[in-house]
Amino acid sequence: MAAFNTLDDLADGQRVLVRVDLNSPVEDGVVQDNHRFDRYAETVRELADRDNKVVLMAHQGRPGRDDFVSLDQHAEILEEYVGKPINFVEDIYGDDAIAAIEGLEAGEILLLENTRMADDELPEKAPEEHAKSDFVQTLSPYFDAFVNDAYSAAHRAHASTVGFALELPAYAGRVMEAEYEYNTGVAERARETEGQVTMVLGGNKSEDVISVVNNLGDAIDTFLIGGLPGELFLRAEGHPVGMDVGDMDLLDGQWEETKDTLEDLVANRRDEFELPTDFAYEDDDGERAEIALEDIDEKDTGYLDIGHDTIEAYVPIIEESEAVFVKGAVGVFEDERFADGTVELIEAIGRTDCFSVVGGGDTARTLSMYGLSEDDYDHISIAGGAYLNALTGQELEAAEVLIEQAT
Ligand SMILES: Nc1ncnc2c1ncn2[C@@H]1O[C@H](COP(=O)(O)OP(=O)(O)OP(=O)(O)O)[C@@H](O)[C@H]1O
Ligand SMILES: O=C(O)[C@H](O)COP(=O)(O)O
Repeated sequence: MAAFNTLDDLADGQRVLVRVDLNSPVEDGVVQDNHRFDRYAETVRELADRDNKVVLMAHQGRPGRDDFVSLDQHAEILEEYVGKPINFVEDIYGDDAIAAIEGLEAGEILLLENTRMADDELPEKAPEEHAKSDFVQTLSPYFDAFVNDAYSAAHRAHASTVGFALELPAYAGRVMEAEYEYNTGVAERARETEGQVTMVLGGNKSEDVISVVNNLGDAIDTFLIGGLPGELFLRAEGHPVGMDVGDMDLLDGQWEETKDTLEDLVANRRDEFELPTDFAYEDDDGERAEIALEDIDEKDTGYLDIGHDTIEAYVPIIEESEAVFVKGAVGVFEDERFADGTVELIEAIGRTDCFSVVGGGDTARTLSMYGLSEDDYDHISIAGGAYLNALTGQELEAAEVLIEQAT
């Protein structure tokens, strides 16, 4: 257990500034509901029920990107999950924000505007530097405590993630507490487990997969590889897959960056990896079709999921495991036609009584999208980059600040 102060240590009836992470996919300007909202709703509801004046900070996207939008839609979605009104102010630490903060009654909740719209937020700086910023200095006097619940942004040393913890008594929220404990514990748990330890690795970045394989190689017996890295590993072994076709721009760039490492891995550690033996693609009628690796002479279409032969080979390995960890989806699960691989592997994990942690960017969405029960897993992570950092033993600066402040 990390040496944080938690919500159990926080007195009721205070003015509390809370950092959450509501960063979400945005499609055509519309913020997509996802697991982060229902997770944070629990912390927010608890704080409001305990008669605190609750002020939330969160970010969305990055300047210059299409997903860099206001948090007004987030307030509406979060309100549904919390079951209490969420006031929203289109300001972060100016006069409007201060007036809204001062107007709050006990038990009321206010969401401030996207923190990344403040110039002070984004520069990666030491916590001491962020603590001196106008953002932190202006807002801190209006609060009695700072709660950081934004585990999934804890690998970012931004003003709202590290600065306030130095100016106010700092506490970890419920999400931070659980995510830190489970995700940081994966490597240790894997090393301690006596039986088979398996890790499903997918997603769209081979660099991430290489980083996990290199850091956890001693702890994991078998890596079940899918997603785009699956194709790239096979390309490293000389198969005619793992390249872009048509106007695709997903694989060749990654190949150039990682081919030496991938070739080295398949040459020296091949017995640790299970690689796809077939793939799913979209046929001329828009249906899911599958092709065996051995039947591919030349790649002429995008492969969007592992095929059923691969699923049938991977599932028994999961079933005989004592611990299974997931990082990333093995196919484009957002499209129902290409969700079989991701859903069937995650379902298999849920059926066994192995210890399990499922995470990686959007992977948590698979559960709600396809009706899987969270109760069948030890932990579902809602973090992407922070989960990767935890798996690969890199520091999460915002979590470290909370621990330092508590000691
Ligand atoms: N064969 C594939 N082709 C294209 N995209 C794929 C393929 N397989 C998986 N993906 C995509 O990879 C994306 C990232 O998956 P996921 O978020 O689970 O992994 P991740 O490695 O944790 O990534 P993130 O950086 O988002 O945290 C998903 O949106 C999924 O659609
Ligand atoms: O969604 C995330 O993974 C976090 O909110 C971090 O977002 P960032 O990668 O834009 O910093």
